[in-house]
Amino acid sequence: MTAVLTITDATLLLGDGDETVRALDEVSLEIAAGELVAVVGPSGSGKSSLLAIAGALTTPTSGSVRLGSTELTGVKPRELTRLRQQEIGFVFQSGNLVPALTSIDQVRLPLTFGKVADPRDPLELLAEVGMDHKADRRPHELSGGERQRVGIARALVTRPRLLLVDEPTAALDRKRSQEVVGLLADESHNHGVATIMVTHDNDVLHHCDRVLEMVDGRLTAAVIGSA
Ligand SMILES: Nc1ncnc2c1ncn2[C@@H]1O[C@H](COP(=O)(O)OP(=O)(O)OP(=O)(O)O)[C@@H](O)[C@H]1O
Repeated sequence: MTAVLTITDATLLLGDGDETVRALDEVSLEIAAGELVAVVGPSGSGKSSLLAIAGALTTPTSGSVRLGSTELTGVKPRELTRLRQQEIGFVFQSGNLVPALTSIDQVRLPLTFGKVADPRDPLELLAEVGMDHKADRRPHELSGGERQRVGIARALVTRPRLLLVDEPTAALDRKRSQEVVGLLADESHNHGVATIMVTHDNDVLHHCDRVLEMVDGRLTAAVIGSA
């Protein structure tokens, strides 16, 4: 079976001259459909850089990043934009919702950027994340956990193959954190989405199929609970 995401020997140098930082150092990673993989590690270890190359936001200095069988470094800008909009979903720390839009319109938003082959129904998706009863609310009327749920629905509406999640529980209490990461696990498993979640929250790692640790730009397997 082809992995959804295959990163091979990716090195990312940032800055210039004497100030060059090796944000990623020969990182290799394969993620299959339906897998939720957590990436933990200290601040500055390269976790955001990993999400950036996985999401085609940055090209590694060397090495390869493949989405399915497509090598991202060889893709033209227009196709790259389509891949980012339709085949990759992003979920950010605080939901990153548009202040003026209702929950249902947040979820519809990615469908307005271009033709999507097989979108999910926005209202059904809101129901699946437990937010259909607040479809007409704006972000300031929602709790942190509710905003995250809407943000997750928005990221999934195009049926992405790959979901990239950055610190989804940073603003949430313990109970809401469990619910949100449990939801990410269900969505990954039930809809065959390959998900990478960066987190500092050890309490949510039991929801994940694998836990990897990033240290000084290098990625290694971590033992759940000891990360
Ligand atoms: N634009 C840049 N120019 C130079 N160095 C950078 C740049 N962006 C990040 N870095 C450096 O690259 C390294 C990796 O940063 P990155 O943001 O990927 O780490 P992180 O693990 O996500 O950190 P955090 O947990 O604090 O978000 C750090 O040493 C950082 O200072």
